[in-house]
Amino acid sequence: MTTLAIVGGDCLRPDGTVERADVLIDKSTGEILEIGEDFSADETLEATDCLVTPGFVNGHTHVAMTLLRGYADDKPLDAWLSEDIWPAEAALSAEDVRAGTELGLLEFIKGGVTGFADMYFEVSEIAAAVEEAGLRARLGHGIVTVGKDEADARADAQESLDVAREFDGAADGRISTAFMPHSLTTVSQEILEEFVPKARADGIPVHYHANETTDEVHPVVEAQGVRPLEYADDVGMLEPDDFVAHGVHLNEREIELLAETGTGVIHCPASNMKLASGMAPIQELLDAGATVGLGTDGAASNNDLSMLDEARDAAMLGKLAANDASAVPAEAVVEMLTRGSADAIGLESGRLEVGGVADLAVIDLEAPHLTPRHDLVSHLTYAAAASDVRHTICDGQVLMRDRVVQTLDEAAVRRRATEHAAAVLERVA
Ligand SMILES: N[C@@H](CCSC[C@H]1O[C@@H](n2cnc3c(=O)[nH]cnc32)[C@H](O)[C@@H]1O)C(=O)O
Ligand SMILES: [Zn+2]
Repeated sequence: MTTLAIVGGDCLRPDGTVERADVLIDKSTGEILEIGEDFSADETLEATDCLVTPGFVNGHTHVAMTLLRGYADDKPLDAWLSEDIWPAEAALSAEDVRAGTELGLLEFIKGGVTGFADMYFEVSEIAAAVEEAGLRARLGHGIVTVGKDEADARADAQESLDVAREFDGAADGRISTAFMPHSLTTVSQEILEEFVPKARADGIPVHYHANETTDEVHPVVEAQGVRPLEYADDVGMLEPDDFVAHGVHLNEREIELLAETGTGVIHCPASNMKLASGMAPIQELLDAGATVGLGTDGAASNNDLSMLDEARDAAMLGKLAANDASAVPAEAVVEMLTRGSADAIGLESGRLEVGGVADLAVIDLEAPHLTPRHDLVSHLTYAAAASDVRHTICDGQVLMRDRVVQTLDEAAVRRRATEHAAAVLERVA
């Protein structure tokens, strides 16, 4: 057994309290062995004047979209996707996806993110990058059937199923998968009815965008005569392991359905604000007992992958949406940022506790904007930034030590991404 001790810091415990303690980790199993003091360990990470928290979990993203960061801004969802993003994505090669993914994973590690759920294509490249970077992820191939003939639509869905089967358990178990129809309006009913039961039979969860804009709700109501999530329930897409992104426009029955079925909801406040999609009823979802996590969505609709920015946005937007300053308080946000997302996407992390997986972020508190230290949960939600993260640990391995990423060559990853992004834009121009 090789051990790692994180020494000198304050620990954020699952009950929301903060206590002065060291953390002892078994590097071979990636497990937290003890939380206390005076451990002798093979290796130490210095955390004096730092907060040790569960690693942040990005519950919904398209990580390779870092290549399109700043490429198309200031448009609503449908025009943004059909006029800019989809044509650009059609020009992406497997190598481009790899370069964009590595850039995104670098940004994750530098911002204390240890786990994420990703919907994209060229998933074998994404899985290889995740394995190399040392992160934990639930990956899937996004299916779109609109504008495709039956054979192409079925091939896309089959690919999503095949990818989910192939990569489950990859990277020493750090990679899990899901079947990922893009949304209830971009994938046909026939495809959902044929393929969702196949995923279900293999125990594969389903992840999709749902109720993101009103333009996405109305066509379902018209075609099906029921609300989108009632339709999702009818086609078997609301099960405890399933999770939806957004859930902005929900009625009471849909909120109830999400809570009753245990389907996770990933709130993406920055994307919702940037695309002017609307304000998700997060306090109502929490009151109903739904499992709620946070996600950045892709870098083209955010435009960064900072989960600490997302936390602040969730608190701010949650209050505006509820017209109540006490709604979506800091404790609820920190929960969404860590175990809320982890539970929603089915990752075994999000808790700093003995026996838990050692997926951790260490935040440097020695900064003007984190002074004084009245309440560290408040600081995490409202004041801390990705650049305050000092160390990142996933599965017991140190992915970043003193802001130096250990698993990826930062300069090379940034250079490659810059080159690939420029080449893609030349091809679409
Ligand atoms: N197989 C599909 C790709 C689907 S991947 C998932 C898709 O979700 C898109 N996407 C990113 N952000 C959002 C969002 O907020 N709502 C809906 N779709 C999004 C993203 O650009 C990507 O095309 C194809 O070949 O076009
Ligand atoms: Zn998305």
